[in-house]
Amino acid sequence: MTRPFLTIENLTVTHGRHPAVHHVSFALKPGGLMAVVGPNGAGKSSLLRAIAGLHKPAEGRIAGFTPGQVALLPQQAMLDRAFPLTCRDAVLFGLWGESGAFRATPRPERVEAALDAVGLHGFARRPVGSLSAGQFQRVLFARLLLQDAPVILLDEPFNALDARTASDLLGVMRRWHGEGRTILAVLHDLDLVRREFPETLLLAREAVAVGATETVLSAENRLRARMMSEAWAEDAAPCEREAA
Ligand SMILES: Nc1ncnc2c1ncn2[C@@H]1O[C@H](COP(=O)(O)OP(=O)(O)OP(=O)(O)O)[C@@H](O)[C@H]1O
Repeated sequence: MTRPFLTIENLTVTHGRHPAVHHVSFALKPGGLMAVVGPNGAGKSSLLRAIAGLHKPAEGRIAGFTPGQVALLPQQAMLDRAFPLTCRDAVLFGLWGESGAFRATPRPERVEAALDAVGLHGFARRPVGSLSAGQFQRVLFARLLLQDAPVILLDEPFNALDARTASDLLGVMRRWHGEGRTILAVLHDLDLVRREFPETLLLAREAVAVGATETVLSAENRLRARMMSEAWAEDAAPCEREAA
């Protein structure tokens, strides 16, 4: 039997006292391609940030890779583009976590090659603040290319993009999958999920269902996810299962 690369066991992630992700378990085999779907506020970004090591879980276990083997594409809405960075700096920033300020800077050709690969030839010196949302998303994909991680986490990678940009970046994701990387991506477009993702996790703080996409996205499961999300009260006890 293949050992799962990414293993999430009984994971609970909290913000203050509120569990955003509640006792979630699933595994994704090496080279797996899984979508994470669910209503707004279902805990999808919190899950990805915990797997990326940016948010310490309150409970549970995340295993199967070392911190340097995971790369995260954050939601654009969470990023401050007013910061005075060139595209080159923004791409290089992806390597910061590996060894901080004193790591050897990769040769400029590597950064330019990553920008070329996402259709941004000649953009290295452009300030990120001058880019359109679609161009900035391409920069974030170039950053992931440079990180070259075996586990890739994508938070709404194709949101608010025109058809051409979405299709180009989907092509990049397919290449990563073809190279055997393990990919976990948060998405709202269920047609895209059905077309591109063999496996899906349906999240509503708890895992409503996980497994083969067609089964997970049944009308019954989607209704359960909506009801769980609507039933959530901000003043609920920190852990419903333990309180029960
Ligand atoms: N930094 C934070 N501080 C306090 N609460 C937070 C924080 N980030 C998220 N939350 C709360 O945690 C819950 C899950 O948020 P999260 O962003 O993970 O959901 P999501 O499924 O990614 O939502 P969306 O689809 O809207 O992006 C929400 O109730 C949200 O208000």
